[in-house]
Amino acid sequence: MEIFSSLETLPLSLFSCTLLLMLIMCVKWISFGSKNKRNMPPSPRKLPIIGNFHQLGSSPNRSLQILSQKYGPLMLLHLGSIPTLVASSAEAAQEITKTHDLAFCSRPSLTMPNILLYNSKSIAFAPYGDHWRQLKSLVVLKLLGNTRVKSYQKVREDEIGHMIRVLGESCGNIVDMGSIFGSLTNNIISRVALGRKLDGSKHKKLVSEFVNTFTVFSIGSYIPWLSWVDQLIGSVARAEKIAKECDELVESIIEEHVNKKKIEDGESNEGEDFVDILLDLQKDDTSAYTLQRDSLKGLIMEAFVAGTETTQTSLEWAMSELIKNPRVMKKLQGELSEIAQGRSVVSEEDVEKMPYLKAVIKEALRLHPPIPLLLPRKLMQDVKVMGYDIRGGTQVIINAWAIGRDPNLWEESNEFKPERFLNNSINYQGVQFVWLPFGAGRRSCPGVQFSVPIMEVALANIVYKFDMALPNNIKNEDLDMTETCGVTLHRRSPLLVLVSPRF
Ligand code: HEM
Repeated sequence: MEIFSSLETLPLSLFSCTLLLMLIMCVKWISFGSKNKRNMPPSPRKLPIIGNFHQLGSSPNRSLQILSQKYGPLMLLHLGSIPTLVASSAEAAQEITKTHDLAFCSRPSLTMPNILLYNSKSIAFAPYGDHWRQLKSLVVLKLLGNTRVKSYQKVREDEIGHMIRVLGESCGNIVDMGSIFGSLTNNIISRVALGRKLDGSKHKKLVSEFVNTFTVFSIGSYIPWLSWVDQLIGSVARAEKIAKECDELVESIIEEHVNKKKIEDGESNEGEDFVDILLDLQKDDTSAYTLQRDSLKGLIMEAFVAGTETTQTSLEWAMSELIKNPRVMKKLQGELSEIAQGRSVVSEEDVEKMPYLKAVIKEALRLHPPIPLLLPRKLMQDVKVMGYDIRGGTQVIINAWAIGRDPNLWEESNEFKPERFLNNSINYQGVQFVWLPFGAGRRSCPGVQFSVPIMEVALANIVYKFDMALPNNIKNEDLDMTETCGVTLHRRSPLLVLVSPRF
C-alpha cells in the first residue's frame, strides 16, 4: 500500500521538479538577458587573475591616458578582480564628483592604509559614513579652516626665513632643491601638527618610512584570495612594525602635550597645534561626537602623509618649470621686484597682489598634479554615468593628470604658460572640473588653504632673492623633466641647481 502511494506521487514530484528547473532556467535566462542589455563602458582585454594590471606600466597616469584615447573617457578596467572605472575627461569627472558625488563618495578598503592608519579610522581612506563625515567636518572647521590657517602664519614665516638663510649660505654650491623643499614642508607640518620639529634623524626617517609604506603594493587589495602572498613576502609584517613604531611616537607626543597642558591650564589658547586642538575636542562633552584615540592619532599621522610630499613635489615642479622657461622666470621676477620694492622679504600680504605668481603655481599644478589619479573612490550603488551602467562596488579612478593635459580643453596643452590662468575663474575648489589637482566634491582635499600659502610665499621669496642655474653647463631648456610615481608623481632625477644672490 505504501509502495503504491509513493509510486502514485512519483509522476507528480517529477512534474514539480521539472517545473522548478524550468523556472530557475527562466529566471537565469532573464537575468542573463538583462545583464547583456546593461550598457557597460568599453574595456580593454584583460588577462586571467591580474586583469588589466599589465597595462598600467610604470607610469599609470600616462598608460591610462593612452588607453582612454582608444576606449573613451569612461572605461572599465579590472585591477586583479576589482572592477575599476577610469574617468579621463572633464565631463566624466563632473559626473562623478558633482552629479553623482554622494554615490561615488566612498573609498575602497586597501591593505596598507588599513595597517598604517588604525584600520583607516582617519579621513582619507575611510569609507563613507557618519565617522568620515564627522571627522572631515572637524578637520575642515577646527584644524584647516581659514582662521586657524592664518594662525600658522608665524610658523610659515619662520620656516621660509630659515630656508632662505640655508640657500643664502649655499650660494656658489650645488643645491638639491627637493631636499630644501622637503625640510621646509616637514618642519612646517611637524610644528603645526605636533608643536615642534621632529627631533633627530631617527624620527624623521621613521615618518618618511611611514609615508613611503603607503605605496607598497599589496596584492591582497586587488586579488583578495592571494592576500596570503603579502604575508609571505613580509610586506604586512614590515608595515605593522612601522605602524607600531609610529604609534609609540605619536603616543609619546600626546603624553608630552597632556603634561604640558597640566602646567599651562588656564592660559590662552594661542599657538595651539593639532594635538592640542584634538585633545581639547576629546574632552568636550558638549559635542555629540566623541573623537576616539585611534582617530586622533590617525589624523596626526595623516597630516604627514597628505601634506608633506604633496607640497614639496608641487614646489619642486614649479621651480623646475621656471628654470626650464626663462621667459616666465623673468616675468615673475619682474612682478616680485615691483611689489616687494627692495624689501628683504616677500610677505603673505605682498603675495596677494601677485596674480602672475599665483598663475605660475596653478600652471605647475596643471602639468604636474602631485596625486595624478586622485585617491580611488568606491561607488556605493548602481548608477548610470554618461549613458553607461555602472555597478555598485566599482572602484573609481579620475585621471586628473590627463584632464589637465587634454588638448580639447587646453591650448598647447603640454606647454608651461601661466598666462592661461590670468583673468580666468579657475579656482582651487575644482568646480570647473578641467583642473583638479586637489580633487573635487565631498572627497576633495581639505588641505588647500594650508598648502597654497606655503607654496606661494616660499616660491616668491626664492625667486625674488636668488638666480638659479643648472650645474655642468646644462642648458635650461635641457632640464630633464621625467616623472616617476611614488607617494606623489615626482621628479625622477633630483633638481640640482647653482644658486646665486640677485642683489
Ligand atoms: C599641494 C598640496 C596638496 C595636494 C596637491 C593635495 C591633493 C589631494 C588630493 C588630489 C586628494 C584626493 C581628492 C579626491 O579623492 O577627490 C586629497 C585628499 C586629502 N588631502 Fe590633500 N593635498 C595637498 C595637501 C594637503 C594637506 C596639507 C593636508 C592636511 C594637512 C591634506 C589632507 C588631505 C586629506 C585629509 C584628504 C582626504 C579627503 C577625503 O577623503 O575626504 N592635503 N588631497
